Amino acid sequence: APFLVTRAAKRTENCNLPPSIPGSLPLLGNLLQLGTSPHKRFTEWSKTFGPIFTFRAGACLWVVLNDLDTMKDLIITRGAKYSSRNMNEIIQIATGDGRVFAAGPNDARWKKFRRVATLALTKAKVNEYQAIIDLQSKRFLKLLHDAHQRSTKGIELKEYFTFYTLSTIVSIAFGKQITNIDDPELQEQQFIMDRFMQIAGVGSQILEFFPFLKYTPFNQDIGSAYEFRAHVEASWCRLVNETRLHLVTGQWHPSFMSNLLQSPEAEGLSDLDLAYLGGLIVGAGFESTALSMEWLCAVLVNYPWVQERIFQELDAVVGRDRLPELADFDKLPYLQSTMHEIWRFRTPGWLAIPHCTTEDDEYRGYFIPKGTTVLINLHAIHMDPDTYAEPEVFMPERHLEAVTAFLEHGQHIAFGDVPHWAFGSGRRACIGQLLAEREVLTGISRFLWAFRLEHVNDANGANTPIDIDSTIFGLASAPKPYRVALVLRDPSSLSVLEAFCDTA
Ligand code: HEM
Repeated sequence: APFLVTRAAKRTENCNLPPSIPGSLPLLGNLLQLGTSPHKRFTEWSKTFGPIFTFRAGACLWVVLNDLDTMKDLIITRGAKYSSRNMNEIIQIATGDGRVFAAGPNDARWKKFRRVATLALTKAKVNEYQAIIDLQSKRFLKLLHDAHQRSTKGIELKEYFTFYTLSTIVSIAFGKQITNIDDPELQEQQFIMDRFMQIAGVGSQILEFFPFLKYTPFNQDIGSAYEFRAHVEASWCRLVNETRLHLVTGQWHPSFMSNLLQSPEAEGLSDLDLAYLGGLIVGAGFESTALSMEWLCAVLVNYPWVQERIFQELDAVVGRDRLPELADFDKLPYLQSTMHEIWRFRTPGWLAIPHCTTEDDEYRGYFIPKGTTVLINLHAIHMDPDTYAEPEVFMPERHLEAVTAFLEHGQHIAFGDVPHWAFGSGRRACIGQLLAEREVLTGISRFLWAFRLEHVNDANGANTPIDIDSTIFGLASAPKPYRVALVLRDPSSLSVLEAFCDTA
């Protein structure tokens, strides 16, 4: 892949590419200009160079899309040319040469894997998995309730959200029961994700940008990538076998894997294929969902009036005698608007996953060669004042009308009604959106039924502000670690909460 990209960059020397970012250095290209928040830098550049521009990262040529029109034209309308991936060699090895299909080229295998996985994540299937989400959200709430009783200096919510989303997704992917925050399976799957980040992170990018380094000691990571792959395959194949065993013994509940093992669509897939499909669901499904809730709570502390409106809606629809459940969600348009607003306001993947072109193309008079990496800058799209008035303000109300119409009709009437693009668009759009929405709605509605989020007071009694402007980059973007005070909203409903948690 790096050579493909190099060739693409070379072939373009006399072509009319989209405007180039000036200041490109020999070998390095524009890399040093990226800074620590590339999405913000791209958005700034788009104000000068227009919604589509070219950026050079070492030997790689990137085209960056920065508004709704270019995204719609290229990623959706011309999706046939713009929907491949060109991952570097280390990522290719670590992801089983395309078996982790989110990282694979748009070949026959990607098509088949994506289709099979999508069929196991439809609304009807997510309804089957709701029992798992319900149970894990009770366990999550119980842990929070215990932490709330113990805490005097506020609580860091991160580990609770990680428990909730990771245990839910492992249970949904492979039907595995996880009752405890110290469960070794959680640690194992978390280890896999952390190790993947180390292997696929900056070091591997350097090799892509500077292919000549492949022939130097920089390339030692290839060995680690193979080691990682062997570990991952053993781990995920074990989970496939466990699901199969549960099916044989009759002790199973509906899961992504139990659906695949019984689906005629999945015929012809090997156990290794199935293992990678289940593993991808775990890997793609947990961190971004946990981060969405972490961001949401951080923001809600700073926006108490939004919390207040959510409380009013919850109390009117659900009351104080029971916790929210699936049948309530469609009657909670303000809570749903708040969820969509966090995905616009603090998008977990500001640059989505890079796409790659599979044919030469011409667009608005510009030449875009085959093999070009195309980045979709969701930051520029979500912070565009023409689409979102006062984009730097967190304002769930802005989605209320469209969300209410969606709840009525079951679909968005117009393209412009889609509240945000955090799940991407076109042929590579996220296949887990329905599941992620369900997990967030279940977790957050129950959390906010029980607790109010407040600032932690410091020794002098002053509020400790929460920084919602800084981002920590990983595979997805995270808020800086923060603590919040949890206050029981209504002590007289404590018995309802405790009875609910006791059934976990
Ligand atoms: C808040 C949670 C989530 C967010 C923000 C998110 C976002 C995204 C984005 C931006 C993409 C790339 C789109 C593109 O290439 O243009 C993607 C791809 C993908 N997501 Fe998600 N996702 C989330 C949760 C999930 C969950 C829960 C699952 C699985 C159950 C999942 C499975 C996938 C897969 C398999 C792909 C690759 C699709 C492909 O390459 O064909 N995601 N997601």
